[in-house]
Amino acid sequence: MSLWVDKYRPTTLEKLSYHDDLSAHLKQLASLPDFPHLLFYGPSGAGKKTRIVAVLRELYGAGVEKLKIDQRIFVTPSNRKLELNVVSSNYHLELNPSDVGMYDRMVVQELIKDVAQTQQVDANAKHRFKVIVINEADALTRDAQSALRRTMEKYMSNLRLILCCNTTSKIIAPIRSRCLLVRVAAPSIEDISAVLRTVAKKESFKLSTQVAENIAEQADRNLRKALLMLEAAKVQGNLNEGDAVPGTDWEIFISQIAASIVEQQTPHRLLEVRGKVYELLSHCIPADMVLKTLAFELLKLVRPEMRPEIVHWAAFYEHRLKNGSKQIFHIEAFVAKVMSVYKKMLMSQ
Ligand SMILES: Nc1ncnc2c1ncn2[C@@H]1O[C@H](COP(=O)(O)OP(=O)(O)OP(=O)(O)O)[C@@H](O)[C@H]1O
Repeated sequence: MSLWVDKYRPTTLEKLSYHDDLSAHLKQLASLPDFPHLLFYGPSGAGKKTRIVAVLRELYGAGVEKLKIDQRIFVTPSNRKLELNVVSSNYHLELNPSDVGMYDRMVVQELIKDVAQTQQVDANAKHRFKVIVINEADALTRDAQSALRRTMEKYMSNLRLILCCNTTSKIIAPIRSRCLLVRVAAPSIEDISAVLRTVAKKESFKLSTQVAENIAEQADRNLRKALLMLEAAKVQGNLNEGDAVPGTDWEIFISQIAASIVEQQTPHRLLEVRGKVYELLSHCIPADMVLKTLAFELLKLVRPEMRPEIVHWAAFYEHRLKNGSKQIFHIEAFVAKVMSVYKKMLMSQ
């Protein structure tokens, strides 16, 4: 089961709703032989990532959707080993600088050099160049940005960059001036309402314009948030006219997770919970927020005598979370702990 934000994410430029002029412009760009470097910017949930994927699809066809994840190892000058998961297709590669932190310059340089020096594997590829997508480009250090800038010229014949960020203010001027800037503004209330109503139709339930617009407003014109809110509200069964739309999206998901933990403590349920937590994390809800909210939601459900223990374990795993790399493990460990504590309490009654 995937969340609606994934299930209904448009994959081609034609299928994108709203900002039609921009979609047409991108389509035209993709057909040019001299496709430029692009810098996408705009607020969270405006649909930047979705548009970038649609552009890749326009450039190379459905093959870009065949993703693989490789583990790459980099050795820092101080001999520290860095492990990094790199998502790529035959045609492009994706990079999240936040995965590598202070070593971003080295990683950026090595990855780009690698990509630039390998030939396109697919001899029938529509373009000779490969694309490197850099998410959260504004999180790159200036050092990494300078390295990036140098490669932009050096490898232009077989490499294009697509950068994605919220604002361009943290991107150094020489990069900005070498990219075509693509602004993806937040969709309007009407745009979001239309997307929500289309999703409702596909899921075969009625959604009035009024309720759809309410959700769009409460989501601050963030489409991801709006879709998550819609799905949560649907699960809770309160999408009727006049119902107050629940305040937040993921908080409701987490309260459902908490309820399912208290309902059943089995390995199977743990696996289900893990899947849900993973989905939250992959939608950029910070792990510590997930853990904290989950702990609060659990506190509401359990008996008073169990509360101190939950707080203790939440703090324990929050600490682990800060020091560890695989966030999901620590949240899962917390859930497993709560399940065992809960079960023990039930049995001792
Ligand atoms: N043009 C569109 N038409 C319909 N749905 C869309 C469109 N663009 C985005 N969406 C939906 O909105 C969700 C959020 O979009 P996306 O992840 O592209 O936003 P973003 O701007 O990259 O956000 P962030 O900066 O927070 O990563 C997607 O999962 C998708 O379901």
